[in-house]
Amino acid sequence: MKIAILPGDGIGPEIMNQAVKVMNALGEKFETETVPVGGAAYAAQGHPLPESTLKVAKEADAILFGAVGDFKYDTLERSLRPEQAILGLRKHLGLFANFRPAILYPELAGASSLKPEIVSGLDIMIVRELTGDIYFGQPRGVRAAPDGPFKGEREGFDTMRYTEPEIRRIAHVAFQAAQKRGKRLTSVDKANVLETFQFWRDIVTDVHKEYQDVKLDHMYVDNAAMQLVRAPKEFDVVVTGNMFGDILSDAAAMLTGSIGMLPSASLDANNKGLYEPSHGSAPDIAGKDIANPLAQILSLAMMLRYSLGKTEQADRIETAVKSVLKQGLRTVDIFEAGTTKVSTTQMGDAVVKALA
Ligand SMILES: NC(=O)c1ccc[n+]([C@@H]2O[C@H](COP(=O)([O-])OP(=O)(O)OC[C@H]3O[C@@H](n4cnc5c(N)ncnc54)[C@H](O)[C@@H]3O)[C@@H](O)[C@H]2O)c1
Ligand SMILES: CC(C)[C@H](C(=O)O)[C@@H](O)C(=O)O
Ligand SMILES: [Mg+2]
Repeated sequence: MKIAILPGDGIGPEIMNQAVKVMNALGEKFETETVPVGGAAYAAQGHPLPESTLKVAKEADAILFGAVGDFKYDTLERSLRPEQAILGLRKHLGLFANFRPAILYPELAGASSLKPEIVSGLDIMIVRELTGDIYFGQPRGVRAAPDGPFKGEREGFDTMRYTEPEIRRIAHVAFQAAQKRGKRLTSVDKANVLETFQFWRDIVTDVHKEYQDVKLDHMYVDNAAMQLVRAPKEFDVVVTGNMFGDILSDAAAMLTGSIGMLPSASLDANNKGLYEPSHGSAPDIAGKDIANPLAQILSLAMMLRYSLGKTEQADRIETAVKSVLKQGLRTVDIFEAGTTKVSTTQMGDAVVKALA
């Protein structure tokens, strides 16, 4: 079994070091290959997703990804920007189903920006479609406006689109996830305004016929954003498109205390996957050894569970994470009075020590 390790930029390498340390402490030999991606790959090889990196990712059984991006690359032409690496990997590998679980560990109730009674016991799963939508729709670009009151002026444009098979397959994934959990699925769309998302709603409703044991409801994305902070525990599984899922999962992350707590799994049709924290490269705190490595470490656990079938090892890691939180160890993003502030490295070491 081979694991591709892609640390990336910013805090990526710092948090990846902690996850690799945890993996090496499991007492099992994993074959790994570490390759550059994002800004680091652009700096070294002139492209954010070099052919050699893509090849290693394609040939691996699973990919552990850190984060990409740095504001210093924001002026590069789009195809060379670090973010194209993660978008390219998702597209090239067909990783259409993105699972972002937002779980509040009881010890972190006070770190959430919401009142403890609103978030305690929170356990929701956001299923985000990852290879379609306005992220990938063509045409896109900047041109002279072809019509309207500003005809001839420069305009930027993108295309939102979803084909029926794309909606069907993510709906199946989401219904099946709901069947394994609380049997409730909320499909989030903007059917009141957008054709793409009326179509989305119609297809999800049709797929529901095959999952009558799951209670389906539909919610507009603006209301969903509000409900997520009003009464997040009302949700069980949420399924939505690429862009809405991007935004809602960052909001859900904060309910758990910090975006540094939110792992993710991006799977293809055969459960081959890429595992990464839901957050970015956090250039504002990079190089300081203060980033929270738990989302990366929990992404490793998801990889062992979903792609490598190593449930027991995944359990060991998740239990160790709970244990360090119980011990009161906190990186700065989840720190509160009465707990012990630790660095990225110290948090990684503590998880290793807590492995049973
Ligand atoms: N999948 C990815 O690789 C990915 C995801 C999101 C953003 N990005 C990129 O990352 C760069 C920075 O973007 P951004 O600032 O909007 O989002 P970000 O997620 O990197 O950071 C947002 C805020 O959260 C904090 N934060 C993030 N992860 C943290 C952690 N593990 N521990 C403690 N604090 C943490 C950051 O310090 C920052 O204040 C951009 O180039 C963006 O495109 C990459
Ligand atoms: C970096 C960016 C392309 C990415 C996205 O928008 O999907 C990120 O925000 C994420 O959530 O993984
Ligand atoms: Mg995002």
